[in-house]
Amino acid sequence: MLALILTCLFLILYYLYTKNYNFWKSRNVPYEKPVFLFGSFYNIVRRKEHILERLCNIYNQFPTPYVGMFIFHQPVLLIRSPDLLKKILVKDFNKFPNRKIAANEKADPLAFHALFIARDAIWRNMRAKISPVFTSGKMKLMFPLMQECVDDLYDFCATHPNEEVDVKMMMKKYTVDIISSCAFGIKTNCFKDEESEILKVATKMVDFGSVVRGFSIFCFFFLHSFVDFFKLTFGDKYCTDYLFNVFTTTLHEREKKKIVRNDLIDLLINLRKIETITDGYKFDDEVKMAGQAIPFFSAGNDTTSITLALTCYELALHTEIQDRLRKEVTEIFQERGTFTYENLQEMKYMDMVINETLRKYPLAPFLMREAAEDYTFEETGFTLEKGVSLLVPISGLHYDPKYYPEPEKYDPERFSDDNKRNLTPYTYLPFGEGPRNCIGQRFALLVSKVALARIIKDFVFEATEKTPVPLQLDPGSLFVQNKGGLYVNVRKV
Ligand code: HEM
Repeated sequence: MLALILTCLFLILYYLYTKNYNFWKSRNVPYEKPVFLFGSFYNIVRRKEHILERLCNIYNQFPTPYVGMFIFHQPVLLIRSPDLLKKILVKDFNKFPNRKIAANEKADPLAFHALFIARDAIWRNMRAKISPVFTSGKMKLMFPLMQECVDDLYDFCATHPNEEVDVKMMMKKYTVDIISSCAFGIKTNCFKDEESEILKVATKMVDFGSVVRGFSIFCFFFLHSFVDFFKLTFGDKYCTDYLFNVFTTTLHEREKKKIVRNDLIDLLINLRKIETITDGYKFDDEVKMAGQAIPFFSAGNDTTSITLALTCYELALHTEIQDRLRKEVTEIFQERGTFTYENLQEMKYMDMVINETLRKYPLAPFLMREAAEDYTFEETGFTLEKGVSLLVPISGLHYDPKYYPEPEKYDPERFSDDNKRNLTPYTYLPFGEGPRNCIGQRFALLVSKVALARIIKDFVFEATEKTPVPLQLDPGSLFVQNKGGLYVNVRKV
Protein backbone atom coordinates (compact mmCIF):
# COMPACT_ATOMS: atom_id res chain seq x y z
CA MET A 1 0.00 0.00 0.00
CA LEU A 2 2.80 2.39 0.98
CA ALA A 3 4.60 1.60 -2.27
CA LEU A 4 1.44 2.46 -4.21
CA ILE A 5 1.02 5.79 -2.38
CA LEU A 6 4.68 6.67 -2.96
CA THR A 7 4.42 5.75 -6.64
CA CYS A 8 1.28 7.90 -7.04
CA LEU A 9 2.96 10.76 -5.22
CA PHE A 10 6.04 10.46 -7.42
CA LEU A 11 3.90 10.40 -10.57
CA ILE A 12 1.96 13.49 -9.46
CA LEU A 13 5.18 15.35 -8.68
CA TYR A 14 6.70 14.17 -11.96
CA TYR A 15 3.63 15.40 -13.84
CA LEU A 16 3.60 18.78 -12.06
CA TYR A 17 7.31 19.28 -12.60
CA THR A 18 7.44 18.24 -16.25
CA LYS A 19 4.14 19.64 -17.50
CA ASN A 20 5.98 22.86 -18.37
CA TYR A 21 8.32 20.91 -20.64
CA ASN A 22 5.56 21.10 -23.28
CA PHE A 23 5.46 24.87 -23.00
CA TRP A 24 7.40 25.76 -26.17
CA LYS A 25 6.24 22.78 -28.23
CA SER A 26 2.59 23.67 -27.66
CA ARG A 27 3.30 27.22 -28.85
CA ASN A 28 5.24 26.11 -31.94
CA VAL A 29 8.42 27.78 -30.78
CA PRO A 30 11.68 25.98 -31.68
CA TYR A 31 13.32 24.84 -28.46
CA GLU A 32 16.12 22.82 -26.99
CA LYS A 33 14.82 19.58 -25.51
CA PRO A 34 15.08 19.73 -21.71
CA VAL A 35 16.86 17.19 -19.52
CA PHE A 36 14.58 15.98 -16.71
CA LEU A 37 14.95 18.15 -13.58
CA PHE A 38 17.65 20.42 -15.04
CA GLY A 39 16.13 21.65 -18.29
CA SER A 40 18.82 23.29 -20.44
CA PHE A 41 21.22 23.67 -17.51
CA TYR A 42 22.24 20.01 -17.04
CA ASN A 43 25.81 20.63 -18.22
CA ILE A 44 26.12 23.67 -15.99
CA VAL A 45 25.01 21.75 -12.92
CA ARG A 46 27.48 18.97 -13.86
CA ARG A 47 30.15 21.69 -14.26
CA LYS A 48 30.83 20.53 -17.81
CA GLU A 49 30.07 23.90 -19.41
CA HIS A 50 30.30 27.50 -18.29
CA ILE A 51 27.05 29.46 -18.71
CA LEU A 52 28.79 31.48 -21.48
CA GLU A 53 29.47 28.26 -23.40
CA ARG A 54 26.02 26.83 -22.72
CA LEU A 55 24.28 29.93 -24.09
CA CYS A 56 26.58 30.02 -27.15
CA ASN A 57 25.73 26.40 -27.71
CA ILE A 58 21.95 26.95 -27.68
CA TYR A 59 22.36 30.14 -29.74
CA ASN A 60 24.33 28.25 -32.40
CA GLN A 61 21.90 25.34 -32.71
CA PHE A 62 18.97 27.46 -33.93
CA PRO A 63 19.05 30.07 -36.72
CA THR A 64 15.63 31.43 -35.63
CA PRO A 65 14.95 34.92 -34.12
CA TYR A 66 14.25 33.27 -30.76
CA VAL A 67 14.63 29.85 -29.12
CA GLY A 68 12.79 28.25 -26.22
CA MET A 69 14.81 26.77 -23.39
CA PHE A 70 14.19 25.63 -19.81
CA ILE A 71 15.99 26.63 -16.65
CA PHE A 72 15.15 23.65 -14.49
CA HIS A 73 11.37 23.52 -15.11
CA GLN A 74 10.98 27.23 -15.98
CA PRO A 75 10.40 28.14 -19.65
CA VAL A 76 12.67 30.95 -20.82
CA LEU A 77 12.87 32.57 -24.25
CA LEU A 78 16.35 33.19 -25.63
CA ILE A 79 16.34 36.14 -28.03
CA ARG A 80 18.79 35.85 -30.95
CA SER A 81 17.66 38.58 -33.35
CA PRO A 82 19.29 42.04 -32.93
CA ASP A 83 16.10 43.65 -34.29
CA LEU A 84 14.01 42.02 -31.57
CA LEU A 85 16.59 43.01 -28.98
CA LYS A 86 16.24 46.63 -29.96
CA LYS A 87 12.50 46.40 -29.32
CA ILE A 88 12.77 44.52 -26.03
CA LEU A 89 15.63 46.51 -24.50
CA VAL A 90 14.78 49.97 -25.80
CA LYS A 91 11.71 50.65 -27.93
CA ASP A 92 9.23 48.58 -25.90
CA PHE A 93 11.18 48.83 -22.65
CA ASN A 94 8.03 49.63 -20.65
CA LYS A 95 6.78 46.12 -21.47
CA PHE A 96 10.03 44.56 -20.14
CA PRO A 97 11.16 46.86 -17.32
CA ASN A 98 12.25 44.21 -14.78
CA ARG A 99 14.56 41.30 -14.30
CA LYS A 100 12.92 38.19 -12.95
CA ILE A 101 14.79 37.99 -9.65
CA ALA A 102 13.18 37.15 -6.33
CA ALA A 103 12.84 40.03 -3.89
CA ASN A 104 11.44 39.74 -0.39
CA GLU A 105 11.55 42.99 1.57
CA LYS A 106 11.12 41.34 4.97
CA ALA A 107 13.66 38.53 4.57
CA ASP A 108 16.29 40.53 2.69
CA PRO A 109 15.66 44.30 2.72
CA LEU A 110 19.14 45.12 1.37
CA ALA A 111 18.58 43.03 -1.76
CA PHE A 112 15.02 44.31 -2.15
CA HIS A 113 16.32 47.90 -2.34
CA ALA A 114 19.27 47.09 -4.61
CA LEU A 115 18.96 48.71 -8.04
CA PHE A 116 19.75 45.45 -9.86
CA ILE A 117 16.80 43.67 -8.22
CA ALA A 118 14.28 46.51 -7.61
CA ARG A 119 11.14 46.52 -9.74
CA ASP A 120 8.78 48.94 -11.51
CA ALA A 121 8.20 52.33 -9.83
CA ILE A 122 10.72 51.67 -7.04
CA TRP A 123 13.42 50.94 -9.62
CA ARG A 124 12.46 53.94 -11.79
CA ASN A 125 12.62 56.40 -8.93
CA MET A 126 15.78 54.94 -7.51
CA ARG A 127 17.58 54.87 -10.87
CA ALA A 128 16.72 58.51 -11.49
CA LYS A 129 18.16 59.43 -8.10
CA ILE A 130 21.33 57.35 -8.32
CA SER A 131 22.21 58.19 -11.95
CA PRO A 132 23.74 61.62 -11.11
CA VAL A 133 26.60 59.88 -9.28
CA PHE A 134 27.78 58.40 -12.59
CA THR A 135 27.81 61.51 -14.81
CA SER A 136 31.13 62.48 -16.39
CA GLY A 137 31.25 65.53 -14.08
CA LYS A 138 31.04 63.26 -11.01
CA MET A 139 33.59 60.85 -12.48
CA LYS A 140 35.97 63.76 -12.87
CA LEU A 141 35.55 64.64 -9.20
CA MET A 142 36.27 61.03 -8.22
CA PHE A 143 39.39 60.93 -10.41
CA PRO A 144 41.79 62.03 -7.62
CA LEU A 145 40.42 59.23 -5.38
CA MET A 146 41.22 56.76 -8.17
CA GLN A 147 44.73 58.11 -8.66
CA GLU A 148 45.56 57.48 -5.00
CA CYS A 149 44.69 53.80 -5.46
CA VAL A 150 46.56 53.43 -8.74
CA ASP A 151 49.76 54.58 -7.00
CA ASP A 152 49.56 51.43 -4.85
CA LEU A 153 49.02 49.26 -7.95
CA TYR A 154 52.06 50.85 -9.59
CA ASP A 155 54.19 50.29 -6.49
CA PHE A 156 53.12 46.66 -6.39
CA CYS A 157 54.36 46.12 -9.99
CA ALA A 158 57.57 48.01 -9.21
CA THR A 159 58.30 45.83 -6.18
CA HIS A 160 57.70 42.57 -8.09
CA PRO A 161 60.13 42.97 -11.01
CA ASN A 162 60.47 39.92 -13.24
CA GLU A 163 58.06 37.95 -11.14
CA GLU A 164 55.10 35.84 -12.11
CA VAL A 165 52.13 37.73 -10.73
CA ASP A 166 48.52 36.61 -10.35
CA VAL A 167 46.93 39.52 -12.21
CA LYS A 168 43.45 38.50 -11.03
CA MET A 169 44.40 39.02 -7.39
CA MET A 170 46.45 42.12 -8.23
CA MET A 171 43.51 43.78 -9.99
CA LYS A 172 41.09 42.67 -7.30
CA LYS A 173 43.14 44.50 -4.66
CA TYR A 174 43.12 47.57 -6.88
CA THR A 175 39.34 47.58 -7.49
CA VAL A 176 38.53 46.82 -3.84
CA ASP A 177 40.65 49.86 -2.88
CA ILE A 178 38.92 52.09 -5.44
CA ILE A 179 35.37 50.97 -4.80
CA SER A 180 35.82 51.11 -1.03
CA SER A 181 37.07 54.64 -1.46
CA CYS A 182 34.31 55.78 -3.84
CA ALA A 183 31.35 53.89 -2.32
CA PHE A 184 32.24 53.63 1.38
CA GLY A 185 34.59 56.55 1.77
CA ILE A 186 37.37 54.48 3.35
CA LYS A 187 41.00 53.80 2.47
CA THR A 188 41.56 50.06 2.51
CA ASN A 189 45.24 49.56 1.52
CA CYS A 190 44.74 46.03 0.19
CA PHE A 191 48.24 45.92 -1.34
CA LYS A 192 49.91 46.59 1.99
CA ASP A 193 47.54 44.71 4.26
CA GLU A 194 47.55 41.05 3.16
CA GLU A 195 45.06 40.25 5.93
CA SER A 196 42.66 43.03 4.90
CA GLU A 197 39.18 42.08 6.12
CA ILE A 198 37.44 43.92 3.30
CA LEU A 199 39.48 41.97 0.72
CA LYS A 200 38.36 38.74 2.39
CA VAL A 201 34.77 40.00 2.31
CA ALA A 202 35.08 40.88 -1.40
CA THR A 203 36.30 37.34 -2.12
CA LYS A 204 33.72 35.59 0.04
CA MET A 205 30.90 37.67 -1.41
CA VAL A 206 31.29 36.16 -4.89
CA ASP A 207 32.33 32.70 -3.79
CA PHE A 208 29.42 30.58 -4.98
CA GLY A 209 31.50 27.41 -4.79
CA SER A 210 29.67 25.98 -1.76
CA VAL A 211 26.49 24.08 -2.54
CA VAL A 212 24.43 26.29 -0.21
CA ARG A 213 25.60 29.63 -1.70
CA GLY A 214 25.40 28.36 -5.27
CA PHE A 215 21.90 27.01 -4.68
CA SER A 216 20.85 30.21 -2.95
CA ILE A 217 21.86 32.45 -5.87
CA PHE A 218 20.27 30.06 -8.32
CA CYS A 219 16.99 30.28 -6.41
CA PHE A 220 17.02 34.08 -6.59
CA PHE A 221 17.21 33.90 -10.36
CA PHE A 222 15.32 30.76 -11.21
CA LEU A 223 13.46 29.15 -8.27
CA HIS A 224 11.72 32.06 -6.56
CA SER A 225 9.39 30.06 -4.34
CA PHE A 226 12.42 28.56 -2.54
CA VAL A 227 13.66 32.05 -1.60
CA ASP A 228 10.54 32.74 0.47
CA PHE A 229 10.33 29.21 1.78
CA PHE A 230 13.95 28.98 3.01
CA LYS A 231 14.24 32.74 3.80
CA LEU A 232 17.35 32.94 1.63
CA THR A 233 19.45 36.10 1.37
CA PHE A 234 21.07 37.26 -1.87
CA GLY A 235 24.39 38.27 -0.32
CA ASP A 236 26.43 36.25 2.16
CA LYS A 237 25.17 37.26 5.62
CA TYR A 238 28.58 37.89 7.17
CA CYS A 239 29.67 40.02 4.20
CA THR A 240 26.54 42.15 4.04
CA ASP A 241 26.58 42.73 7.82
CA TYR A 242 30.23 43.74 7.63
CA LEU A 243 29.67 46.17 4.73
CA PHE A 244 26.52 47.55 6.36
CA ASN A 245 28.54 48.40 9.48
CA VAL A 246 31.33 50.02 7.46
CA PHE A 247 28.76 52.06 5.54
CA THR A 248 26.76 53.30 8.52
CA THR A 249 29.89 54.13 10.56
CA THR A 250 31.22 56.31 7.73
CA LEU A 251 27.80 57.85 7.15
CA HIS A 252 27.46 58.93 10.79
CA GLU A 253 31.00 60.31 10.88
CA ARG A 254 30.45 62.29 7.67
CA GLU A 255 27.22 63.78 8.91
CA LYS A 256 28.78 64.67 12.26
CA LYS A 257 31.98 66.19 10.90
CA LYS A 258 30.44 67.57 7.68
CA ILE A 259 33.21 66.01 5.55
CA VAL A 260 32.76 66.27 1.73
CA ARG A 261 34.57 63.77 -0.51
CA ASN A 262 32.56 63.76 -3.78
CA ASP A 263 31.69 60.08 -3.53
CA LEU A 264 28.55 57.93 -3.33
CA ILE A 265 28.03 58.61 0.38
CA ASP A 266 27.97 62.37 -0.30
CA LEU A 267 25.32 61.86 -2.96
CA LEU A 268 23.16 59.76 -0.67
CA ILE A 269 23.48 62.28 2.18
CA ASN A 270 22.46 65.09 -0.21
CA LEU A 271 19.55 63.07 -1.54
CA ARG A 272 18.27 62.51 1.97
CA LYS A 273 18.51 66.25 2.67
CA ILE A 274 16.64 67.44 -0.42
CA GLU A 275 13.96 64.77 -0.61
CA THR A 276 10.41 66.02 -0.54
CA ILE A 277 7.18 64.36 0.47
CA THR A 278 6.22 64.02 -3.21
CA ASP A 279 9.29 61.96 -4.11
CA GLY A 280 8.31 58.49 -5.30
CA TYR A 281 11.16 56.78 -3.48
CA LYS A 282 12.82 58.21 -0.40
CA PHE A 283 16.22 57.36 1.07
CA ASP A 284 14.69 57.81 4.50
CA ASP A 285 16.51 54.98 6.26
CA GLU A 286 19.98 53.54 6.31
CA VAL A 287 18.98 50.17 4.85
CA LYS A 288 17.83 51.89 1.67
CA MET A 289 21.03 53.93 1.50
CA ALA A 290 23.27 50.90 2.14
CA GLY A 291 21.17 49.03 -0.43
CA GLN A 292 22.90 51.20 -3.04
CA ALA A 293 26.44 51.11 -1.66
CA ILE A 294 26.70 47.36 -1.03
CA PRO A 295 25.66 46.31 -4.57
CA PHE A 296 28.03 49.00 -5.91
CA PHE A 297 30.72 46.98 -4.14
CA SER A 298 29.57 43.54 -5.28
CA ALA A 299 28.52 44.48 -8.84
CA GLY A 300 31.56 46.61 -9.50
CA ASN A 301 34.49 44.69 -8.03
CA ASP A 302 34.85 41.43 -9.84
CA THR A 303 33.39 42.64 -13.13
CA THR A 304 36.03 45.37 -13.35
CA SER A 305 38.97 43.49 -11.85
CA ILE A 306 38.50 40.41 -14.06
CA THR A 307 38.14 42.62 -17.16
CA LEU A 308 41.47 44.24 -16.25
CA ALA A 309 43.15 40.90 -15.52
CA LEU A 310 41.95 39.40 -18.81
CA THR A 311 43.26 42.48 -20.66
CA CYS A 312 46.71 41.96 -19.08
CA TYR A 313 46.50 38.29 -20.05
CA GLU A 314 45.64 39.03 -23.70
CA LEU A 315 48.34 41.73 -23.85
CA ALA A 316 50.87 39.20 -22.59
CA LEU A 317 49.87 36.85 -25.42
CA HIS A 318 49.87 39.60 -28.10
CA THR A 319 53.05 41.65 -27.83
CA GLU A 320 52.29 43.72 -30.96
CA ILE A 321 48.99 44.91 -29.42
CA GLN A 322 50.74 45.59 -26.13
CA ASP A 323 53.49 47.62 -27.86
CA ARG A 324 50.97 49.70 -29.77
CA LEU A 325 49.02 50.44 -26.61
CA ARG A 326 52.22 51.42 -24.78
CA LYS A 327 53.17 53.73 -27.66
CA GLU A 328 49.80 55.52 -27.52
CA VAL A 329 49.91 55.93 -23.74
CA THR A 330 53.56 57.07 -23.70
CA GLU A 331 53.03 59.65 -26.47
CA ILE A 332 50.07 61.20 -24.68
CA PHE A 333 51.96 61.19 -21.39
CA GLN A 334 55.04 62.82 -22.91
CA GLU A 335 52.94 65.51 -24.55
CA ARG A 336 51.07 66.46 -21.35
CA GLY A 337 53.50 65.36 -18.64
CA THR A 338 50.74 63.69 -16.62
CA PHE A 339 47.60 61.57 -16.89
CA THR A 340 44.41 63.55 -16.50
CA TYR A 341 40.75 62.63 -16.81
CA GLU A 342 40.70 64.39 -20.19
CA ASN A 343 43.76 62.80 -21.76
CA LEU A 344 42.57 59.32 -20.81
CA GLN A 345 39.50 60.01 -22.99
CA GLU A 346 41.83 60.68 -25.96
CA MET A 347 43.33 57.16 -25.87
CA LYS A 348 41.52 55.59 -28.79
CA TYR A 349 43.55 52.39 -28.96
CA MET A 350 43.02 51.91 -25.23
CA ASP A 351 39.25 51.99 -25.89
CA MET A 352 39.64 49.46 -28.69
CA VAL A 353 41.62 47.10 -26.44
CA ILE A 354 39.12 47.24 -23.56
CA ASN A 355 36.17 46.88 -25.97
CA GLU A 356 37.73 43.76 -27.43
CA THR A 357 38.36 42.26 -23.99
CA LEU A 358 34.69 42.79 -23.15
CA ARG A 359 33.65 41.30 -26.50
CA LYS A 360 35.67 38.14 -25.99
CA TYR A 361 34.93 37.93 -22.27
CA PRO A 362 31.51 39.48 -21.55
CA LEU A 363 31.72 39.40 -17.75
CA ALA A 364 27.97 39.02 -17.43
CA PRO A 365 27.25 36.53 -20.24
CA PHE A 366 23.52 37.18 -20.38
CA LEU A 367 20.89 39.87 -19.80
CA MET A 368 17.53 39.08 -18.30
CA ARG A 369 14.09 40.64 -18.67
CA GLU A 370 10.55 39.64 -17.73
CA ALA A 371 7.43 40.28 -19.84
CA ALA A 372 5.23 42.69 -17.81
CA GLU A 373 2.26 41.97 -20.10
CA ASP A 374 1.38 39.71 -23.02
CA TYR A 375 3.59 40.74 -25.94
CA THR A 376 3.14 39.86 -29.61
CA PHE A 377 6.18 39.69 -31.85
CA GLU A 378 5.04 41.49 -35.03
CA GLU A 379 7.52 39.53 -37.15
CA THR A 380 6.04 36.10 -36.36
CA GLY A 381 2.69 36.75 -34.68
CA PHE A 382 3.79 34.76 -31.62
CA THR A 383 2.44 36.04 -28.28
CA LEU A 384 4.66 35.73 -25.24
CA GLU A 385 2.68 35.53 -22.03
CA LYS A 386 3.06 37.95 -19.14
CA GLY A 387 5.57 36.76 -16.55
CA VAL A 388 7.76 34.69 -18.89
CA SER A 389 11.51 35.40 -18.70
CA LEU A 390 13.68 36.46 -21.60
CA LEU A 391 17.42 35.83 -21.78
CA VAL A 392 19.76 37.75 -24.06
CA PRO A 393 22.75 35.52 -24.89
CA ILE A 394 25.48 38.18 -24.98
CA SER A 395 28.10 35.48 -25.46
CA GLY A 396 26.23 33.95 -28.44
CA LEU A 397 26.13 37.34 -30.21
CA HIS A 398 29.76 38.19 -29.36
CA TYR A 399 30.93 34.84 -30.75
CA ASP A 400 28.75 34.81 -33.87
CA PRO A 401 31.15 34.84 -36.89
CA LYS A 402 28.45 36.67 -38.86
CA TYR A 403 29.02 39.70 -36.62
CA TYR A 404 32.60 39.05 -35.46
CA PRO A 405 34.66 36.99 -37.96
CA GLU A 406 37.13 34.61 -36.26
CA PRO A 407 35.46 35.23 -32.90
CA GLU A 408 38.12 33.35 -30.90
CA LYS A 409 40.77 35.81 -32.12
CA TYR A 410 41.63 38.77 -29.85
CA ASP A 411 41.55 41.66 -32.30
CA PRO A 412 41.02 45.26 -31.08
CA GLU A 413 40.84 46.38 -34.75
CA ARG A 414 37.18 45.35 -34.72
CA PHE A 415 36.57 48.55 -32.76
CA SER A 416 38.58 51.03 -34.87
CA ASP A 417 36.53 54.05 -36.02
CA ASP A 418 36.12 52.57 -39.52
CA ASN A 419 35.21 49.06 -38.41
CA LYS A 420 32.94 50.19 -35.56
CA ARG A 421 30.66 51.88 -38.07
CA ASN A 422 30.01 48.48 -39.69
CA LEU A 423 29.07 46.63 -36.51
CA THR A 424 25.47 45.43 -36.42
CA PRO A 425 23.58 47.36 -33.71
CA TYR A 426 22.62 45.29 -30.65
CA THR A 427 25.31 42.66 -31.21
CA TYR A 428 27.76 44.22 -28.75
CA LEU A 429 26.24 44.22 -25.28
CA PRO A 430 28.86 43.92 -22.49
CA PHE A 431 27.03 46.53 -20.40
CA GLY A 432 23.52 45.71 -21.62
CA GLU A 433 21.33 48.27 -23.40
CA GLY A 434 18.46 50.66 -22.85
CA PRO A 435 17.18 52.33 -19.67
CA ARG A 436 18.16 49.32 -17.55
CA ASN A 437 21.76 49.04 -18.78
CA CYS A 438 24.77 48.98 -16.46
CA ILE A 439 24.74 52.16 -14.40
CA GLY A 440 28.42 51.68 -13.54
CA GLN A 441 29.70 51.50 -17.14
CA ARG A 442 31.43 54.90 -17.12
CA PHE A 443 32.95 54.21 -13.70
CA ALA A 444 34.22 50.75 -14.74
CA LEU A 445 35.80 52.07 -17.93
CA LEU A 446 37.49 54.95 -16.15
CA VAL A 447 38.86 52.71 -13.37
CA SER A 448 40.18 50.34 -16.06
CA LYS A 449 41.81 53.08 -18.14
CA VAL A 450 43.46 54.72 -15.12
CA ALA A 451 45.10 51.41 -14.20
CA LEU A 452 46.11 50.29 -17.68
CA ALA A 453 47.56 53.64 -18.71
CA ARG A 454 49.63 53.92 -15.57
CA ILE A 455 51.13 50.42 -15.62
CA ILE A 456 51.46 49.76 -19.35
CA LYS A 457 53.67 52.86 -19.71
CA ASP A 458 56.38 51.39 -17.47
CA PHE A 459 55.77 47.64 -17.29
CA VAL A 460 55.68 44.76 -19.78
CA PHE A 461 53.39 41.73 -19.40
CA GLU A 462 54.81 38.43 -20.66
CA ALA A 463 53.35 34.95 -20.92
CA THR A 464 55.22 32.24 -19.03
CA GLU A 465 54.78 28.51 -18.64
CA LYS A 466 52.31 29.21 -15.84
CA THR A 467 50.08 31.34 -18.15
CA PRO A 468 47.10 29.16 -19.10
CA VAL A 469 46.69 28.87 -22.89
CA PRO A 470 43.96 28.39 -23.97
CA LEU A 471 41.97 29.80 -21.08
CA GLN A 472 39.59 27.22 -19.60
CA LEU A 473 36.52 28.90 -18.13
CA ASP A 474 35.52 27.78 -14.65
CA PRO A 475 32.00 26.29 -15.00
CA GLY A 476 31.45 26.92 -11.27
CA SER A 477 31.84 30.68 -11.62
CA LEU A 478 29.05 33.10 -12.41
CA PHE A 479 31.65 35.37 -14.01
CA VAL A 480 33.66 34.65 -17.14
CA GLN A 481 36.99 33.57 -15.69
CA ASN A 482 39.36 30.65 -15.24
CA LYS A 483 39.66 28.71 -12.01
CA GLY A 484 42.39 29.89 -9.65
CA GLY A 485 45.02 32.48 -10.51
CA LEU A 486 45.93 34.06 -13.83
CA TYR A 487 49.71 34.33 -13.94
CA VAL A 488 51.84 36.53 -16.20
CA ASN A 489 55.36 37.88 -15.78
CA VAL A 490 55.61 41.60 -15.03
CA ARG A 491 58.88 43.40 -15.82
CA LYS A 492 60.02 47.01 -16.09
CA VAL A 493 60.13 48.40 -19.66
C1 HEM B 1 33.49 45.77 -16.62
C2 HEM B 1 32.66 46.00 -15.64
C3 HEM B 1 31.17 45.77 -15.69
C4 HEM B 1 30.42 45.01 -16.54
C5 HEM B 1 30.90 44.16 -17.71
C6 HEM B 1 29.03 45.16 -16.13
C7 HEM B 1 27.95 44.57 -16.77
C8 HEM B 1 26.64 44.78 -16.43
C9 HEM B 1 25.52 44.24 -17.16
C10 HEM B 1 25.60 43.36 -18.39
C11 HEM B 1 24.39 44.65 -16.52
C12 HEM B 1 22.95 44.32 -16.93
C13 HEM B 1 22.50 45.37 -17.93
C14 HEM B 1 21.17 45.08 -18.58
O1 HEM B 1 20.41 44.27 -18.05
O2 HEM B 1 20.87 45.69 -19.66
C15 HEM B 1 24.78 45.46 -15.39
C16 HEM B 1 23.90 46.08 -14.52
C17 HEM B 1 24.29 46.80 -13.42
N1 HEM B 1 25.60 47.12 -13.08
FE1 HEM B 1 27.28 46.65 -14.11
N2 HEM B 1 28.98 45.98 -15.04
C18 HEM B 1 30.25 46.39 -14.74
C19 HEM B 1 30.63 47.26 -13.73
C20 HEM B 1 29.78 47.83 -12.83
C21 HEM B 1 30.18 48.76 -11.79
C22 HEM B 1 31.61 49.26 -11.57
C23 HEM B 1 29.05 49.06 -11.08
C24 HEM B 1 28.89 49.97 -9.90
C25 HEM B 1 29.62 50.96 -9.70
C26 HEM B 1 27.95 48.34 -11.68
C27 HEM B 1 26.65 48.39 -11.24
C28 HEM B 1 25.58 47.84 -11.91
C29 HEM B 1 24.20 47.98 -11.46
C30 HEM B 1 23.73 48.68 -10.17
C31 HEM B 1 23.39 47.35 -12.43
C32 HEM B 1 21.88 47.26 -12.42
C33 HEM B 1 21.31 48.49 -13.13
C34 HEM B 1 19.79 48.57 -13.14
O3 HEM B 1 19.12 47.56 -13.01
O4 HEM B 1 19.27 49.69 -13.26
N3 HEM B 1 28.43 47.61 -12.74
N4 HEM B 1 26.17 45.53 -15.36
